[in-house]
Amino acid sequence: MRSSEVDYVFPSTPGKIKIERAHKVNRQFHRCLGIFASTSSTMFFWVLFVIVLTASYISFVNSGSRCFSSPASVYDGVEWQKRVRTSAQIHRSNGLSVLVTGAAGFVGTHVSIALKRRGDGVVGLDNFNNYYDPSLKKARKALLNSNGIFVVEGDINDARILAKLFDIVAFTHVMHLAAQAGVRYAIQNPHSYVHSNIAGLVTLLEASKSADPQPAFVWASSSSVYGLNTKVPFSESDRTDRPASLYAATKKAGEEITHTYNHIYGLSITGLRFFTVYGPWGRPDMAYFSFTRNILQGKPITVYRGKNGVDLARDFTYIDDIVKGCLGSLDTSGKSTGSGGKKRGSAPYRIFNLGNTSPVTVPTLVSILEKHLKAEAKKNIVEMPGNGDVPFTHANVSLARKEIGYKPTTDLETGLKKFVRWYLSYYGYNQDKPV
Ligand SMILES: O=C(O)[C@H]1O[C@H](OP(=O)(O)OP(=O)(O)OC[C@H]2O[C@@H](n3ccc(=O)[nH]c3=O)[C@H](O)[C@@H]2O)[C@H](O)[C@@H](O)[C@H]1O
Repeated sequence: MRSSEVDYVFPSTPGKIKIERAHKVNRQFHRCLGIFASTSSTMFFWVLFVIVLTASYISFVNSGSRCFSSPASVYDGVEWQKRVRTSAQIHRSNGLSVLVTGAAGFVGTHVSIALKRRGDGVVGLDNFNNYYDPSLKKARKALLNSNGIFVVEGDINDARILAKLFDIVAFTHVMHLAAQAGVRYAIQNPHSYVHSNIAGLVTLLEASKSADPQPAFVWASSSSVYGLNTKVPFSESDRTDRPASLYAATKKAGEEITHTYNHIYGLSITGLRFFTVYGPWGRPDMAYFSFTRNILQGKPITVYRGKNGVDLARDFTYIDDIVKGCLGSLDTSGKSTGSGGKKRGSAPYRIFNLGNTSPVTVPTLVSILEKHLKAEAKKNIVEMPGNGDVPFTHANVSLARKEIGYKPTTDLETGLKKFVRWYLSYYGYNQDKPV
């Protein structure tokens, strides 16, 4: 992989790659040193030595500062700390103070605003990577700012920024929504899943377990962990050891990793298995979003079909229902029991399905969109490629209903109508913004 490709793939990669590059510069320098030592005068050599050493140092320093999304000095500024503290302030009795990772993402934006509106303190963290159009993330950030939420631009792999945030604010909860999403993209860029969903998760758990007081930790797992499971509807106690994609495997790994932090350090953990979440301010890489764009532009859409001509189906879940599930989880999470890296007693470890409980086929999704958009789709129906997709999902949410009062209320028809209204108001009929 060329270094420019590395930069593209990992917008705020840990320093190893860049530091190696600096070492390479130093190695080349030493090679030159040998040649010059044998052929030049001592004076010329030392002048050259100082010039090259300075250049090498500047190159190293620059490469080091690019390792993180922002230089540390930004985080240390008095003004910056004030913004973090103000954003984290609680404005209701028994309110929460929540660090929301992936705050400029789809679910992160909605959850952050819902928390803020009921008087909780919220600080967002997002690396604004370019998996999909960053201008949509910037627009969400503007929306968050107008709701009094400060979003720190930083990566969950950056232990320094996490330590700084926990230093400034005694967060009661972490709502961890930052992730490399998308089931099929894992074929193209497998390492981005390991980077965000495993390495990033561990870095955030390390910061959380070291924080005093320890926050309760609620995070986004995925319906994809059910993989090749054929028993329906999917219940939390069903098999999850046959993932169909690397995305699913990293989410399943996350469930195991969080369990160890619960077991060793007493972190209160709640994992939420989201079922194909959709709605306003959604993700452009998802089918309902890209289908809308293509239908409006008169471009064809590809509709996958399962074996023997069976339609694929998803338990599409509207964002407002997911937000209620997230808030219900935060409110009932129970306390972490550790401090200073030591556990003082057992803490809750929970996993819940957050789905809609009524799967809809992909062709039905398309017809609902056609109706709301008043336009016909040019459908290109192809057999589902073997790229990590599963034929159907269907959630049993009895456990979430019992434990956190979760009760989905929005059907796909109603939810897509709201999505289309937002889409047209955001992009316009002429779609003059990038998607
Ligand atoms: O529940 C989850 O845990 C996941 O939900 C979502 O994954 P999926 O359920 O796969 O959603 P999405 O891509 O919208 O495809 C929907 C349907 O359209 C079909 N599909 C898709 C694209 C296409 O071009 N054609 C097509 O038929 C496709 O075959 C599928 O049947 C999130 O993206 C993921 O991040 C994760 O959160």
